[in-house]
Amino acid sequence: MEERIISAHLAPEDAAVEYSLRPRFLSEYIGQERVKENLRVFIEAAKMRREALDHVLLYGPPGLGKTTLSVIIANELGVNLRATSGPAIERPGDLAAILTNLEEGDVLFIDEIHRLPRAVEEVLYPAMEDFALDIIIGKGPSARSVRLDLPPFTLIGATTRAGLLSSPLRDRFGVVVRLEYYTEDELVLILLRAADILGVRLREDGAREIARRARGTPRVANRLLKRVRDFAQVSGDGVITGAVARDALERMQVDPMGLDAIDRKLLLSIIDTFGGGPVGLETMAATIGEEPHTIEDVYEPYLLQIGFLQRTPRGRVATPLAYQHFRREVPRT
Ligand SMILES: Nc1ncnc2c1ncn2[C@@H]1O[C@H](COP(=O)(O)OP(=O)(O)OP(=O)(O)O)[C@@H](O)[C@H]1O
Ligand SMILES: [Mg+2]
Repeated sequence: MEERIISAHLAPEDAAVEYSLRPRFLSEYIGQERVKENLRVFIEAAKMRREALDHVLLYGPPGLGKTTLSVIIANELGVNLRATSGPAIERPGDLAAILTNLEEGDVLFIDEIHRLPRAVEEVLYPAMEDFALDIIIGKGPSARSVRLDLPPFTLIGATTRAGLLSSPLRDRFGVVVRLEYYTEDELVLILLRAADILGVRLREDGAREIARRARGTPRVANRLLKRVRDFAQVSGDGVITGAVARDALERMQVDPMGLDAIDRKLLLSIIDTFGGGPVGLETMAATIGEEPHTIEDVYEPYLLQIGFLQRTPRGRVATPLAYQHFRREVPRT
């Protein structure tokens, strides 16, 4: 997959900066107001009862703040956070080792929880439900199962693909949180905060220009900010105004809706080559030289969200909004 400036996926070189920009407490976490309000109540109640918080499932597109929120929950609870991921836990024994090392009330964060192997998932069920671990001792007819008590803990699972979660697993989460794309105003606040931390001189109109093209995603906003800062430093006095931001974003070929060259190619091929669709996923993938699942996971969600693309049973369709964006005449039928 080509590296995209507007990609919502985390690039390795951005990891350190992302860490420094990550809000630590709910009060620093911008947007997602309903989510925050609910979590505040649940956290407060768990602390009052001196119990572990119910298990929490966080889902939503990449870069919206799932990992950030898990760190915040642990901080607000005042407990340790142990972080791992679905693909990293290969065998049931790996999970057992992690679980038996938890302290009472701790948060266990499992990223990409939809990628847990099935055998591991089955160990997780009694652990989540009864705080117990069932271990098989011995082999054959003399084998017996021994139940080991675990300290009460909170599992936080994160996934971009809630649909891929098995229902027994999903049902064991007491709190299910869906993160939404951020509004332009929220992204402006996120950018101004990031600029403050990074020591970037960002004016409000500059922030708005970047926010508009950040695809509703804080990770994209922060990445654009860093690139725009480079332009501002090299060809200006380092201050990011609206004009500076607009110029830099145009040079990076990020258009006013946050679409990049690949988005444009994808939409324009539907419009110009396939008469607006419907086009099958496979055909679309072949046309722009990408894997079908990459289109589904990476390119489509935002185009669906802004209403430029529609999924129909017969394939993908470009909407009138997309036609207008590219100044093409909308077909009559
Ligand atoms: N509500 C927010 N307020 C301020 N900054 C935020 C917020 N949400 C996310 N960010 C910023 O965006 C970055 C990406 O967020 P995070 O890593 O939590 O996303 P994610 O949903 O876990 O993504 P992925 O699905 O790729 O794991 C964070 O480092 C942080 O700087
Ligand atoms: Mg994450």
